[in-house]
Amino acid sequence: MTIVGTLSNETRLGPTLVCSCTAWVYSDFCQAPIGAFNNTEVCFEAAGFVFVHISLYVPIAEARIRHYKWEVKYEYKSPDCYKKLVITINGNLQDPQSWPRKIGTPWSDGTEGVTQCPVVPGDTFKYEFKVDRAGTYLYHAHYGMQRESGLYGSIRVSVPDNFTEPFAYDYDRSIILTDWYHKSTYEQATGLSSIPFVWVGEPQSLLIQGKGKFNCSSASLTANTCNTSNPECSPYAITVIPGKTYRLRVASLTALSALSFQIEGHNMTVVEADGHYVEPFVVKNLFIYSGETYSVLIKADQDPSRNYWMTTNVVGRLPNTTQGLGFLNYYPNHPRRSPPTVAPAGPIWNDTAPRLAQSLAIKAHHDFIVTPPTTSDRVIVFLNTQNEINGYRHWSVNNVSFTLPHTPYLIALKKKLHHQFSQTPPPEGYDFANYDIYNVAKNVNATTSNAIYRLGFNTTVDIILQNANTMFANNSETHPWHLHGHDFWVLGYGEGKFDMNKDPKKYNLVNPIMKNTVPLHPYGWTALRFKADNPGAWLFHCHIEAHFYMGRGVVFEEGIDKVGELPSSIMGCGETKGFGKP
Ligand SMILES: O=C1O[C@H]([C@@H](O)CO)C(O)=C1O
Repeated sequence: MTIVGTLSNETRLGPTLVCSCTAWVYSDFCQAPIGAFNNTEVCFEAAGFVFVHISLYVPIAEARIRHYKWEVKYEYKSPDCYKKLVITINGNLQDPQSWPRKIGTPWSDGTEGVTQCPVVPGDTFKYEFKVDRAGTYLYHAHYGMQRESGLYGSIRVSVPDNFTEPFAYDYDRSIILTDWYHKSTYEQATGLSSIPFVWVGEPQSLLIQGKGKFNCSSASLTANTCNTSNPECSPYAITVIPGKTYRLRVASLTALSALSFQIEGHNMTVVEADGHYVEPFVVKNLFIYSGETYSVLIKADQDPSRNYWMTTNVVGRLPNTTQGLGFLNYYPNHPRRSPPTVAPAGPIWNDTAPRLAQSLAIKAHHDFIVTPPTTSDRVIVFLNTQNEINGYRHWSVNNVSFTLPHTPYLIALKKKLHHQFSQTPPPEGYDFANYDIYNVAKNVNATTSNAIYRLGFNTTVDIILQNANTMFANNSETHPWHLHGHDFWVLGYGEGKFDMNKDPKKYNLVNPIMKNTVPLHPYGWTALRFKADNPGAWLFHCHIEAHFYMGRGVVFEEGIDKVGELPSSIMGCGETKGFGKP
């Protein structure tokens, strides 16, 4: 953890600790007086949040062990000016930091019901894992829909000291983009699992690095509940020095929304995606889906006498949320000074073409190509549909909606408690010949199952994600799919129904990017390949909180016999009650 130097000349103003200098340089979680900026970052309390800059280093010769102690609890916060209960880490909403691949420690993946029992109130739990690749990652709660209460952050893993990255920049900054709901996750979850079904709806706000602005006058709210002058919800500002180049690590942990992110007057060069170097390409709008991370380079080469808007917009769904706003603050302008312009509007929400184009543009950097195996051992097709089961709304793959067992898979598999989940193998595909992906299914019924896909260890597996119409005419939604425990090669995207004979011939086997989260575009398909080389049980799911909650996910098992002794700390629920107790 790098907390270097101390604050000088500080004064405490309400919840905000500021230095009594006139000039400021803000880094991602920190602000520092300009004089101290070179090589000295000072972390301090900003608008009630203490953001600690966490840097992890890929170990070279010497193993470096970092310990982080987190106290996780509910607290009232007003990230978009509206006061609600959020989950904090050490008092902070949205701490900085995914666990990079948990090779050898699959029990540290944190997926409740898959790799461990839930961490119950009052309990402590220790996650231990080796950090094995540099890059930008995410971590978040994985129980029910708790993530969207604010329990998330990003991890920046630094490159080893002797390593040169394939691009240059002067400063490194990180932001997390989210959407924000005022209802509690429990109320939302209850609605989703009720008859009649109550949809969560569009978010109330979009947050940039934990800050947004809800229009408090839009509802009959008291100043105690919603107060736009609360410093907690003042726009997030990234301060830049004119002429310098910034690496901005942008991550999305939205509950629902696909986003477009833009910085007024500035192009962005995409150089990293989910921890892998990208063959650089330039965008005006960065489309980003929940669970993804990107690094973009920005040059502070515009008129330095003013600040510029940073904006986020909902795409892929009819927006009903005002855009998220932040500032690109050119030093020495004041970081709270509004840009003189009207914040630029985002792209048209229902134009899928530029989003598909961005997906197709992301290729591995030419010096960092990891060539995929040219063939695979198994192809699994996942038809993504919205369904009804006994009157309840669900999301399914191949008409099976996923449910979690009471005994986490990792423990049930390792201890051969096979009666704990269905042993009927789940379907490997759907009725390709007869299913019409463009219309509401003739039969919207599905079944639930907790069966899993068992993969041969070290085999190569292809996954074809196939999108379809929802239960409503002329509607197909965007789904970000996230795989735990692996990076996959993204072999291709396409429109319409995947053709098993023709489409594999178009796969990119030359320079495909490796990722861990990938969008499935409306009425389209996405093809992935991965090596089942990480012993354990791994979730693969839609990263939309409500959709995974409603059954949009699967579990893969591979090499369970190679998993080491399970720590007793992951046990205590289902049939593991009493396991591990002395
Ligand atoms: O799960 C969902 O339900 C709604 C809609 O289909 C029904 O209200 C929606 O947009 C989802 O993503």
